[in-house]
Amino acid sequence: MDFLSDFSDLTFEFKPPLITILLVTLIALVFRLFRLKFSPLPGKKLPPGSFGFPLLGESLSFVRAQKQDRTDEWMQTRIDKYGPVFKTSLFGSKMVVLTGQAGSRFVFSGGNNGISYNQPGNVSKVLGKYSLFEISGPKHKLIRGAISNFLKPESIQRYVQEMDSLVQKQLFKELAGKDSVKIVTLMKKITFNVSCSIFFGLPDGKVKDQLLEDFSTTVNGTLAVPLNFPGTVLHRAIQARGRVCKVLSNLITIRKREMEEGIVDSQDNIISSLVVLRNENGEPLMEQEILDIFLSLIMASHDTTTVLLTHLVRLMSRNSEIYNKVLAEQNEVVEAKKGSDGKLTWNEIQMMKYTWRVAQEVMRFTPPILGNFRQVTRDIHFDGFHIPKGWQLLWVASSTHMNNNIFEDPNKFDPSRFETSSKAAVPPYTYVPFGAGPRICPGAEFARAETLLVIHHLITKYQWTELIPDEPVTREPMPYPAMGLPVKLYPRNDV
Ligand code: HEM
Repeated sequence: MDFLSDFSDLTFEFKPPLITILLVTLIALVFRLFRLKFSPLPGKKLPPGSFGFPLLGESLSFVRAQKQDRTDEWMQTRIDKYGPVFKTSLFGSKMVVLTGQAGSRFVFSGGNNGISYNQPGNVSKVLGKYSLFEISGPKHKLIRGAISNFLKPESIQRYVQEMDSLVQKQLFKELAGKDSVKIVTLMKKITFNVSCSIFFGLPDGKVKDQLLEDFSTTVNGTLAVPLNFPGTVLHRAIQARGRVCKVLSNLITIRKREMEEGIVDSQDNIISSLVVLRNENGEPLMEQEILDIFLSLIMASHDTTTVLLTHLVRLMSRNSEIYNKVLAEQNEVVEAKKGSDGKLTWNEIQMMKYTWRVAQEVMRFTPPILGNFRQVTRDIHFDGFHIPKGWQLLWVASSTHMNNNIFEDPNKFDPSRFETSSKAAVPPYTYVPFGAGPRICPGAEFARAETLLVIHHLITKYQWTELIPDEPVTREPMPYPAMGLPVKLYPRNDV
C-alpha cells in the first residue's frame, strides 16, 4: 500500500517543463502534416482492407489458401471484415477485390470505363502481345467476332459429330484394357485433342502428343517467377512457346495452300477463319497475331473444360443419386439413337438437360476460373470508394456464387437452381463461371457440348470409384485434385 501511495505521489508531482510540452506538440503536428502531404491519396476514400506486409502484401496467405483450396475462406474472412469490396496487395500490385452482383456488374460492364483487360505478370511474355488476353478495342472486336462465329451453336452443329468421334476415340484409346485411370490426365488429353483437331485440323500422332507437352510447359510460364535465363521455368516456357508456334505456323502454311487450291473452305476451322479475316482497311492479320491468338485459345479452352469434367466425375463418384439420374438421362439418349449410326448430334446434346444442370451447379461450387484481373487505367469510383489509376481489380466468381443473399442455402448442392422454370431464376451478374459482358467466354457452348459428350460416353460404359478417399484439391491456379483423381473403373457390362 505504501509503495502505491508513494508512486501516486510521484506521478502527481511530475510536471514537465513548458518547453517539452511545446516540443512534443510540434513534432506531432509536423508528423501529421507530413503524413497528409505524402499520403498517396489525401482526402480520397479508398476501399477498406489491408495491404498486408511491405512488398509481400497478402500474397503469402493468398497463395497458401489457394494451395489448400481455401481461397473462398480467405475471401470470406475479408468480406466479413470489410464488405464485398476490399483492398489488398497481391503479387506486388495494389488491388481491389470485387464480389457480389454490383461488383461483377461494375467490372464486366465494358465500354470506356477506365478498366482494361491486360493481364499481369508473364502472360504476355508467354502467350504473346497479340493474345486475346492482351488486345482490346477494334482489333479485339474483329478477332472475337471471328472466333465467336466459329464457336456459336449454329457452327457447333456442323462439327459436333466430328467432336463426338474424337471424344469416343480418345476416351476408349486411353481406357482400353485399364482398370484404373487418372481422370485429370485423361480429361486433359481429350480436351486438348478435341481443340487441336476442331480448331486447327491437326491429325493424331506424335506431333500432337509433343504439342500437348510443349503447351503445358508454355502455360507453366504464366505463373513463374519473372526471370528469363537458362534453367528458369519462364525460360523453358518461352522455348516451348517457340516449338508450339513452329507447329502452328506449319499448319497455317498448309491451310493457306489448301485454300488457294480450293480444297477447303474459309469456315471449316479457326485457321481458315483468321487467315481470311480483314480489318476495316482490308488488311489481313500478321502471322504472329494469328499464332498468339491460337495460343490464347488453347489456353482458354483446355484447362477450363478439364477442370469442369474432373469435378463432375468426382461429384458423381461421391453422390450416387446424381450419378443414377445422369445415367438415366444418358440412357434415354442411347435409346433415342438406337437404329441410327450412333453418332451424337446437336439434338441429343439438347436432351441432356439434367446433366448440364449438374455441371452448372459444379461450376457454382468450383468455378474453373476463380476470377480474373483487370487494370485500372484512370482514377475510377465504385460504391463511394476511390480506386486509383495503376491499381488492379480482381473479380471473384466463387464468393459471388456462395452469397446467401443470391443463392438460397448456397452450401447445398442443388442442380434444380438452374431449371429454366425455377421461380428463383438466377439474376444477372450473379452466376459468372463464364464471366459476363463484352469479354464473356465465347466458348461456353463449345464447352457444354464437349462436356456432355464426354460424360455421355463415360457414364454409359463405366462406373467408377475414387482410389484416394478425400483427395484434397489444390488451386495452382486451376482447382485440381492434388493427385490427379485416380479412379478404379468398372466397365458397365460387368457392373
Ligand atoms: C468450362 C469451361 C470454360 C470456362 C469455365 C470458361 C471461363 C471463361 C471466363 C470466366 C472467361 C472470361 C474471363 C474474364 O472476363 O476475365 C473466359 C474467356 C474466354 N474463353 Fe472461356 N471458359 C471455358 C471454356 C472455353 C472454351 C472451350 C473456349 C474455346 C473454345 C473458351 C474461349 C475463351 C476465350 C477466347 C476467352 C476470351 C474472350 C475475350 O477476351 O473476349 N473458353 N472463359
